[in-house]
Amino acid sequence: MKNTSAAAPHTAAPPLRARLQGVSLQGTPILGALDLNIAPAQWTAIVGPNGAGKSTLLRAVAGLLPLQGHVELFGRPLQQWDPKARARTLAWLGQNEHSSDELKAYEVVMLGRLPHQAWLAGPSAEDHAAVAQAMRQTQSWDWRERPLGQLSGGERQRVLLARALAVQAQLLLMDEPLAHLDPPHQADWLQLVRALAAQGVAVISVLHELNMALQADSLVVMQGGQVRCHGAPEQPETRAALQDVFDHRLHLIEVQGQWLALPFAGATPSQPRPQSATPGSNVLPLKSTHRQP
Ligand SMILES: Nc1ncnc2c1ncn2[C@@H]1O[C@H](COP(=O)(O)OP(=O)(O)OP(=O)(O)O)[C@@H](O)[C@H]1O
Repeated sequence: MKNTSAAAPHTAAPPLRARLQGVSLQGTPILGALDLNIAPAQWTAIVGPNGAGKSTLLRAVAGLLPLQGHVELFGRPLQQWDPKARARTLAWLGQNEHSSDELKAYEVVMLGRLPHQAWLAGPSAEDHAAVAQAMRQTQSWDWRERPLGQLSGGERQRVLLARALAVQAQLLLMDEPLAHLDPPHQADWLQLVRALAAQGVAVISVLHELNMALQADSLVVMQGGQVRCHGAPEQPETRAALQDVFDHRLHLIEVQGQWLALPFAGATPSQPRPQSATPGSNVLPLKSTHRQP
């Protein structure tokens, strides 16, 4: 897949660097102080229990929330970016987006091209080509003439994903992108994200599907508005943090080099937990005969 973004920043600076002192919503502190550095050409998954602050973190670094601290996009402070250049560089897929219901799917995806268009100029041939490519990548081309509001949850999500892809940005932020997607389309999403990373795009996604998240290049493990750990799934300390934030109610199993998370009903938060969150606790060795996909 070709990424022809005219907005591709020519800089060696990291796609995203955040130094937050905190984020409050309606006067309630939600995120504490945290640092986040996102490497280029990587897929980062943000995981953690409900209410950990994952969506708030994603919205804060996207510039969608007031924050105390500093966020840099490709080495330049977020607030110093020209809004259109920023919109070409950072693409966003939010959680449960419910706007544009009356627009046709094609028109919704074309919204992703607005940052590329001159004022009142209308879409160019390149914009139409980018929309067609994004809709084919998400297999949403067939319902391009249908209003967004008449699509099923999964169909709608694929149109919204196409809109984010059509931006052809170098940084792609997605909040629960797998919501409503069936397993084959989850697999397609995984393939797409890997292809984007291989092309140099930095992808950050909030995910509840731990088995998918464990396939990311790195995990940001959150709890209570803090980043508990940021590391590769292969690192024992990352998996130990995962166990810890989920109250040790996971089995982490390695199958042919891939880590899987299985919830188990054995312990509850009120029961004694394993002695420590040391690497290896609740980690089951398993020799599997499963074939890799
Ligand atoms: N507008 C708001 N005003 C006050 N508190 C809020 C607001 N939005 C979110 N919160 C609170 O902030 C905390 C973090 O919310 P956030 O949506 O970031 O969590 P999350 O980790 O994404 O959760 P989930 O996994 O359930 O989607 C939650 O306790 C939530 O109730």
